[in-house]
Order: sequence, then C-alpha cells, then structure tokens
Amino acid sequence: MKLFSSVNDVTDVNALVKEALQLKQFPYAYKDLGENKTIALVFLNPSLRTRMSTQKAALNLGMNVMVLNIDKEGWALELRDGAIMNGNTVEHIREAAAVMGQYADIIGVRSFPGLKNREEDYSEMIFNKFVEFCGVPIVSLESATRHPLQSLADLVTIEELKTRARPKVVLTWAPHIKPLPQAVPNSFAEWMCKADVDFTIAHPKGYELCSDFTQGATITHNQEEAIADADFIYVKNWSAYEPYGKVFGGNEDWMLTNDRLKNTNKAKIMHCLPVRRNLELSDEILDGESSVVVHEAANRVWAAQAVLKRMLEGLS
Ligand SMILES: NCCC[C@H](NC(=O)CCC(=O)O)C(=O)O
Ligand SMILES: NC(=O)OP(=O)(O)O
Repeated sequence: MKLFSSVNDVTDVNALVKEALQLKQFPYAYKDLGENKTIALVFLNPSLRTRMSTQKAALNLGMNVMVLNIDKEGWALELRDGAIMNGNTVEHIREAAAVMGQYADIIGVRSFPGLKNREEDYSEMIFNKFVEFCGVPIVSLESATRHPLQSLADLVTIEELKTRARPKVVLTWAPHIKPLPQAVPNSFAEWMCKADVDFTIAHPKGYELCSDFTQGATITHNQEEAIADADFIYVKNWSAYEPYGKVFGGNEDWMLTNDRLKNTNKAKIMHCLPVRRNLELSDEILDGESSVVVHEAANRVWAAQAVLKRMLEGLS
C-alpha cells in the first residue's frame, strides 16, 4: 500500500479489519518489520489520539518516529502554485514536502479543511500536494474530507463488539458551538456503506452530507426513529455541506440521553473524540455502561498498525 487516504485505497476491507484484530492480539509479531525505517507525522492541526496511536503503532513495528507540528514549529507554508511569496509565507509546500520525503520512508499528514471554500477543501488540495511532492508512501491523519484511520478503528470496534451478524449502525448528528468539518462523518459513512452493516444517518434538516459518501445509507431527520433497535450509535457534530461550513441555530435537543436509548438494542455509543460533554454527549452516557469511546480510541493503535504494516511490506 502506497496511499491510505480513503476506503477506496483498501482492496479488502475485511482482511484489513482482521489484520488489525490480529495485531491487537499479538502487538509485537512484526517488531522487526520497520527496522531502519522512519515515519514522519506532520500536523497542521492539533491531535491527541491520532498522534499517539500512530506513534505507538509505528514503534510496535520497530520504526523510528519523527513528529513535526508544522503549524507551530515549521516555517509558514505557501500552498498556492505561482504565488509571489512577498507576504507571510516563507516556504512552499513543494520544497517542504520534497525535503520531508528525503528524511522519511512514510509520511503521515493531518490537514483540516478551512470550511470557507468547498471546492478547495473537497479537492483535498493540501493533502494531495503532500502526495504529489513528497515521493514516499503517505497516510492520512485526517484530511479536509476524510479520516480513514478513525473509520478503520471504528469498523474494528464494531466488528469486535457486535452481538449479531449484521448490526444496525446509526450515525447521528449532535449539537456543537462552532462549525466542524464533515471529514469524520463523511469517512465513517463511506466505510459503513462498504461494511456488512445496516446503516442509517440521522441529522436535522440542512446538514445533508455530500452524497458521494452516503450511497446505500438510509437517511432521516428523525433521530428517535433512526436509533430504534440500533446496536451502535455513532455521535458526531458537523457543519453544513450546503451552504458550506454553515451552522443553523437550534437542534440542542439532538444530544442523546440515557432515556433515549431505551428503544435501542442496548446500543453502544461511539464518538471519535474529543467530545464536548453535555453539549455533544451527556455525562450520563459518557460515564455509563453504553459508552465505548475509550475502547474505540484504544483501537486506533491497531488500525494504524495494520495500515503501516501494509505500507512497510510494500517498501521491502
Ligand atoms: N480528529 C477528530 C475530530 C477533529 C475535529 N474536531 C474538532 O475540531 C473539535 C473542536 C472543538 O470541539 O472545539 C472534527 O470534528 O473533525
Ligand atoms: N479522533 C481523533 O482523531 O482524535 P485526535 O484529533 O485527538 O487525533
């Protein structure tokens, strides 16, 4: 594997999930695979889980790890081709990415969307420039429109915890105070549409996701109906796709409470984290038995390790 940016880069999703679960059982089975290989994790935005789980995954495979918080520690990056760089940007992404490719065998990149220009965000301009110029295999650590390492960990978690062959999985919108990207819900939807699950998306009117990611999903504006008989409820806020990056007032009543879970099939509650308590999800859910958010975050290691293993195998 040379690129991991979406579910479309995976030839056999089930095999990758199985691999992640194998690695969870035997974390050090491939501890020499990454000997003398280096991964550079490049962050243009904050991260706790992606940073630490990908580092841990790389270390389990015997790799060396370098982390660059380029937004704070690097030179200000110019992204536009043909720019006359007489302003605040100091270094063009063409040189920066090419140089990083000289130091690392694999590069991971996190770059959130600006949520101002849909065309630019949905063309994955920043991530694709890294791909174009770095010259080494590249893994998305969450880009403008997708978060595939998260979605793989989510699918691993569902596979591990499901109590029936074809579980009902519901992605529900939740309230927030600011516009958030569509990357996590887009990506989760895209992976669920390829998985053997009964998949529903619930959101207030106006928060329709781009239909490229939701082919095969049942979509509704009624949360109560959506979560009936659900095995897994994936909670996430996102801003509108159209008008792009906007949030509409109201909808505070979309925050789940224990009372609302009564009609589910003892649903397990998932969230990619970070989560704002008592805004997106109530304390009683996060501190109660139905929450699997920490378990889900722990699975990030095995998802990342399965992907890095495939990339390392492609290098040798
Ligand atoms: N990597 C996981 C989610 C990252 C991001 N959340 C955030 O930016 C939360 C910010 C806040 O709550 O202020 C998102 O939704 O895509
Ligand atoms: N879920 C997730 O990607 O967390 P971080 O943003 O902390 O990496």
